[in-house]
Amino acid sequence: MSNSRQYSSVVVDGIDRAPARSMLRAVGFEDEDFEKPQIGIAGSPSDLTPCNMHLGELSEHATAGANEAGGKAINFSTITVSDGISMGTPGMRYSLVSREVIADSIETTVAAEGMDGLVAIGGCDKNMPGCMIALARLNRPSVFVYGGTILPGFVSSDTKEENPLDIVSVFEAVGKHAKGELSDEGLKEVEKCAIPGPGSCSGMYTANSMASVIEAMGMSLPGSSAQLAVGKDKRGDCHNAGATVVELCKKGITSRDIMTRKAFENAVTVGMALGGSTNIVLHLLAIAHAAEVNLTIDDFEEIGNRVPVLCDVKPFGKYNVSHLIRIGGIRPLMKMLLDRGMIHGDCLTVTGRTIAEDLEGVESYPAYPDKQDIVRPWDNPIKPDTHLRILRGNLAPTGAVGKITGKEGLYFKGPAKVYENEEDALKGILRGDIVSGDVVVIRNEGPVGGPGMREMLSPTSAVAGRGLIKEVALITDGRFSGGSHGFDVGHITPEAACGGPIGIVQNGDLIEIDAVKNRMELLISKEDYDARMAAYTPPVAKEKRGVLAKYAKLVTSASEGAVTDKDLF
Ligand SMILES: CC(C)(O)[C@@H](O)C(=O)O
Ligand SMILES: [Mg+2]
Repeated sequence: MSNSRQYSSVVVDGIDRAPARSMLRAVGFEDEDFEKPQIGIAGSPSDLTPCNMHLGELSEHATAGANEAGGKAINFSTITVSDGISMGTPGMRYSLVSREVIADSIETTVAAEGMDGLVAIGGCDKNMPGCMIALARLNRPSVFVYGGTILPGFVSSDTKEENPLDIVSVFEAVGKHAKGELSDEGLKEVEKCAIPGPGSCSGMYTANSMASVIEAMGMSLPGSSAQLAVGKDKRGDCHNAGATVVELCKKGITSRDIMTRKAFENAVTVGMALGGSTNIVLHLLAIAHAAEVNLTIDDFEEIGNRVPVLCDVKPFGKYNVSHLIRIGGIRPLMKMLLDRGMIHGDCLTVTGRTIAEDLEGVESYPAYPDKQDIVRPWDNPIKPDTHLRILRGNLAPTGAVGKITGKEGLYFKGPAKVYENEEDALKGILRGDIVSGDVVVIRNEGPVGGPGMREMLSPTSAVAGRGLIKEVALITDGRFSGGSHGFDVGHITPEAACGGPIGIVQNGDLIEIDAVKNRMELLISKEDYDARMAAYTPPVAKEKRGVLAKYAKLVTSASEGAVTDKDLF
């Protein structure tokens, strides 16, 4: 019989713990509450972004669920920042840093106060991996809840439902405006209509991708990833999550019982089949590190060889996650993958059952409605193998991550146009400096160099908005938003700030990217390459104090998930 109060008993049991009980009585504990497992409800409610503006209410539902099931819920908050707002500014350097702050703050609160179990609720895209890193480190009974996806927006002059807007529409509208295809008024209308209310960005961008891989990993309740932010399904999900953690405490099932190597393989598989964000590579590596599971970029390559892209979702495809929800979410897709032997059915989930048991009763494809064309049948994929390419070569000796769906081809060769940072690149693209055939190189944007590995959504959207998406490649030691699409390669390692060869590229050098052979090469002679590498001095650290400096000092390579606690002692 497990001790459902393994941690809180140390804090509240016994004569000498009277001071702790006294403090807790002041926040609402009654006598009987000291006999119950304490369930932390980690939310990140915030007025600063639609992704998190409703999370306070969701915490209340999780609280009620935990209390009604016999636990004692304790609410607390962590932070969030918004990529959609910071994107393209110096503030975006804090985005990936916030993943660590969220993980550290949840770990700190739960461990300090001796909570027995945990519901973690996340909205904006770093919330998801931040929460999951904390759950993995803490290894206590826990459930993750996704805050849910936003509804699409529509401009008032366009009543056709096929043209739903979201944050990426606004980024791309900036590019169209620069090209002269959209007036000031047109841009303003898109700006005003794109984001209609609460919820995370609506395409298969990073938030929805991460929510899906977490469900596939078994760490959220079935269906949690494909729900709208508003409505009874999400409220029910929160309530059930609270109750589920109490059950997990009673059963003694902890996060690492669920977050096994096989569970990570399931997560990678589902993320790829959905056409998910490049950030799933970075975040899953980091979560696996926290769970002490051995997962490397080579695993992504190996799994990706057999996993097709099956979902026609934004940014590269037609549909939003709100459309996917209408046809049943990701569960029929998971059932199809299970029936094909692509995911492990014997992995435990937070329900206390296996994935296969959780999917019982879900019909495999074509369980989705007949007329839908969001999820493709197995034998008619969008791409027969993954769009998340792990590339290596003399430009990325320790790996890079490409997002190459095939829509813009699988091979690119062209002259480099080099920019020392994102702002310069954006200005160059908007000015019209980039022409068909160019490889845009944006460097000094890695985890150490940025610091913070910004997402290049403004440059990739400017390329798209200028109509160059099929004609230009963009490579960087930074990363991409889930909203980026095109012939894009990020996470180039080693990064320029750590002496990586992206630092020696010069304007006009020919670059070759082969997304079939998974190679990326700087086509200069071996002598030139060696001489330039010998002469290359990485730029000095930009930050000397504060969180960015601490981050730059500790962070590992993107190929290792950009974690801050590897091999410290
Ligand atoms: C702003 C976005 C689209 O949410 C982006 O940050 C992402 O990574 O998906
Ligand atoms: Mg993002």
